[in-house]
Amino acid sequence: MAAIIEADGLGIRFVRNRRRQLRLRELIVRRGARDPDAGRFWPLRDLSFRVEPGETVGVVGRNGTGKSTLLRLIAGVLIPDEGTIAVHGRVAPLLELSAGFSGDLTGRENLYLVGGLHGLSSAYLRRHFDEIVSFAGEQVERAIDTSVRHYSSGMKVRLGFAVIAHLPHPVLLVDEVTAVGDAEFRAKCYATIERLLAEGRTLVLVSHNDKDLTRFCRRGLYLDAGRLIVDGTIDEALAAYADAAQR
Ligand SMILES: Nc1ncnc2c1ncn2[C@@H]1O[C@H](COP(=O)(O)OP(=O)(O)OP(=O)(O)O)[C@@H](O)[C@H]1O
Repeated sequence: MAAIIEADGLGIRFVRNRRRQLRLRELIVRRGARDPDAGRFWPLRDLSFRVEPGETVGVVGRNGTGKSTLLRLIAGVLIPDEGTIAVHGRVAPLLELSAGFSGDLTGRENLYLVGGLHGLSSAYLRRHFDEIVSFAGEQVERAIDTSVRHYSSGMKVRLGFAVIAHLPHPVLLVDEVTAVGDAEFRAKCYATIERLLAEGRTLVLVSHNDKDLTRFCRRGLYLDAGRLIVDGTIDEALAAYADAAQR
C-alpha cells in the first residue's frame, strides 16, 4: 500500500537562546559578529519511517525529545533542514486549537476564517455551521456573535476543536488529548477521535498518557534525543521507553 506519511532522513535544526545578549568577550573578540553556529542544535535528526493510511501511531519519549516538533513537521508548519517529509493527503491538526483566531472578530467570523484557512469552502461551512457551533457547546453557541476577545480560553479551544474535528482531512495530528478543557470537553474529544478513527483516518498522537496511547494507537514510535529508537507496536515503544527511564 502507498504510504500516507513518509519521512526519509528527516532532520531540523533550531537555534537555542535566539535573543541571547552578546557577551562582552564576543563583542571584543569578534567585534559583535555572532558565530553562525552558536546555539544551533538538532531537536530531530535522521528519522525515517512510513505510515500507511488508517494506521494509528503513538509518539512517546521524554520531555524535549522532539515529539511536538515531529507533529509540526508533519503539519507543514516547520520545514526540514535535512531529508524529506511527504504527506499524501490533507492534515487536520488538533494542535494549537485556537491558532488563527482573531480577537477582533466574532466566533461566527472566526469559524469562517479558520475553516477557510484549512481549505473548507464557505458553502461547506454554511451547511455545517449549526452542527459545528452546537458541537462547541452551549456557552459558545450563546456567544457566537460576540468578539472572541471576550471568550474564555476554554471557549476558544472548544470552538477551535469543533472546526478542526469537522475537517474531512485524512490525517489527524493530536498533541495530548487530555491537556486541555474540562472533563466534559475531554470526553467529547475522546468520542470524536474514536469516531474519526472508525472512519479510517490516520492518526499520529503525541502523549505522555499510556492509557490514551494504548486506547487509540496500535503502532508506536519511541524517540530519544531526537532519534527514532523504536518503531514497533505501541506496547513495544512504551516498554522501551519505560526500560530507558529505569536505567
Ligand atoms: N521554535 C523553537 N526554537 C528553538 N528551540 C525550540 C523551538 N521549539 C522547540 N524547541 C526545543 O526543541 C526541543 C524539542 O522540543 P519539542 O517541543 O519537540 O519536544 P517534546 O518531545 O514535544 O517535549 P514535551 O514532551 O515536553 O512536549 C526542545 O529542546 C525545545 O526546547
